[in-house]
Amino acid sequence: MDKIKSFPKKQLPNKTQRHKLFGSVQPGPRTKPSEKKEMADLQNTKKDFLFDLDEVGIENVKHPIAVTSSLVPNEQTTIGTFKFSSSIDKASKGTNMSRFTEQLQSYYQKGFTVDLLTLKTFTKDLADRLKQSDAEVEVSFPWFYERKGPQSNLPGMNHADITLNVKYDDVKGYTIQASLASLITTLCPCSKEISEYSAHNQRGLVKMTVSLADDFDERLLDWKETLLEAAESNASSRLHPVLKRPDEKMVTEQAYENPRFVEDMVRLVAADIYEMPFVTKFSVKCRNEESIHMHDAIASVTYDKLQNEMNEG
Ligand SMILES: Nc1nc2c(ncn2[C@@H]2O[C@H](COP(=O)(O)OP(=O)(O)OP(=O)(O)O)[C@@H](O)[C@H]2O)c(=O)[nH]1
Repeated sequence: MDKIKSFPKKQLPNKTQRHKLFGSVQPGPRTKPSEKKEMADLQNTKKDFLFDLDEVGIENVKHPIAVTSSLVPNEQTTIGTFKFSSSIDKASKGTNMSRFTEQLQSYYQKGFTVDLLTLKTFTKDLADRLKQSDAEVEVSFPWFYERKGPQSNLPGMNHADITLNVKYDDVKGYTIQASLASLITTLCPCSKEISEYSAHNQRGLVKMTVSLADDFDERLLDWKETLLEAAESNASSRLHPVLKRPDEKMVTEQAYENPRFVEDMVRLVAADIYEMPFVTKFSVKCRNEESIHMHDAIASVTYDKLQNEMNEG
């Protein structure tokens, strides 16, 4: 403590002098207006700018968000990474980018809970604010849920990665896509079959992306818990933050009793999602971080229920 008190020992130039030393200069003459109403508004120039743009906006916007959940904790604050955009036609030079974050701040001040209904309102409001006929909002965040050891019942926190994508269009209405990526254990069926004892296993990442039906109401069913269950209940075993020895024995034996190839994983999860009435289209991907290779094993499936029914019927 005394040593710290004896600092600083060197007499440094003051901060203004230091900035000058490192190249800061006095402001030059100011010739352009500083009042907003007198400033040039290049973004709003109207001319033929050759091409309509599919999307223009901002991405990688980090912001605190509130999320509700059917699993404990039922309410949480997490960090959302947003992308906001809209299309613009060739008659407009640019969009008004400040309006994206302006709207985010105004929702935040009113208590922004990231659920599907609020995101739908947000996206339509954004289109109106931008004076465009469409808008798109995408937000990704880690969603936390409590998980207990299967035998000890000791709790801890797991998480899955979520992405929600909402598109609004004056003519087409809303399109909503939800993704959940979760880690699971898979034990190799081939290894189990051919070996005298043991079987190699791996940590797999299952990513499910679903298009939600127009009338889906997440107040009646938490899609996050439902998709998480689709991934975990079809895996060799689940991941847990706290495992005592009796828990470890259980998950080890459970994995041995439920061997899965990467192909098995995506097909079994696809079957569960196929049976979810609120999903119209989906994709399932699985990537297994192999423990006997330096590379990963992958598989994926995409399915459009309406399209397939039309082709089959
Ligand atoms: N359109 C466009 N804007 C950019 C680009 N790069 C930066 N900007 C942003 O333009 C912002 C100005 O935002 P605007 O929303 O057009 O500002 P404004 O016209 O004063 O806002 P309004 O009063 O809502 O019309 C700056 O803060 C920059 O972030 C770009 O490549 N294209």
